[in-house]
Amino acid sequence: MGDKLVLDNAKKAAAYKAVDEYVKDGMNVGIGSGSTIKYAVDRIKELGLKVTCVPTSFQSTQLIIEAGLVLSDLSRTPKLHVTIDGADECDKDFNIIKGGGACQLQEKCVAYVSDTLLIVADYTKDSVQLGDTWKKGIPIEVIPMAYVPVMKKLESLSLKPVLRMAVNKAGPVVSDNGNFIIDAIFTPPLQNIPQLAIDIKMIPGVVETGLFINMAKKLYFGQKDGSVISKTL
Ligand SMILES: O=C[C@H](O)[C@H](O)[C@H](O)COP(=O)(O)O
Repeated sequence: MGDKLVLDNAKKAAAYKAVDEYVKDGMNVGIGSGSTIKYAVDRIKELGLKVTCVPTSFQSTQLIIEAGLVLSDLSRTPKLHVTIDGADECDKDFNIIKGGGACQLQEKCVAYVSDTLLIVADYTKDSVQLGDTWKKGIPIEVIPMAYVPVMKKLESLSLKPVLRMAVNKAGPVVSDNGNFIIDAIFTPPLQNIPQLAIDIKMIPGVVETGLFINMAKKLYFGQKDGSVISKTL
């Protein structure tokens, strides 16, 4: 089997298991973003679960619509039973980096109002410390007018900020919210991650960081052989 197929099978296994364990008829469900969450939506559809879905991006809105599931939003459905979402990297203490697809702002808003946040990912996202496998840094959403001072401030926090550039479009990536994304590259280990998350968030112009601390209840990592290792703290 090719590497991509092995990874896709691992993602699918993780997503299916999370849905099977947690999602029940009548629930309000947050739908994360990325390549893994697609399988969670597939499973919800396959099981015919009667749930109300709140998306976390344009992409996840499309997934919900294409699957024929009930689409809502945080204005109409401000309290969720469970959110299922992907991750770029998770450490042994459940510190998580998200935002590889620039969706971390809406993802965090949706996760924050959920009773339970479940992370579904393939085995490459399961790390001892952040930065072991994810080399693209911490995604940080910033308002466009402030990106230069934010980058300078990030440098003073020993991070190496890079403005994320678009592919097939001249200029920077523009998020679903009209903002820029700075990827703050770091050399592991990161010191005091909860404090770092606060320090970054406090910089004027920063809208949200891709550091998800103390948020996930359970992590599901699909393995090469199609099994799933799940972790709770
Ligand atoms: O911005 C994107 C999200 O945080 C994704 O959930 C994250 O990048 C993981 O995506 P994938 O499931 O494609 O690895």
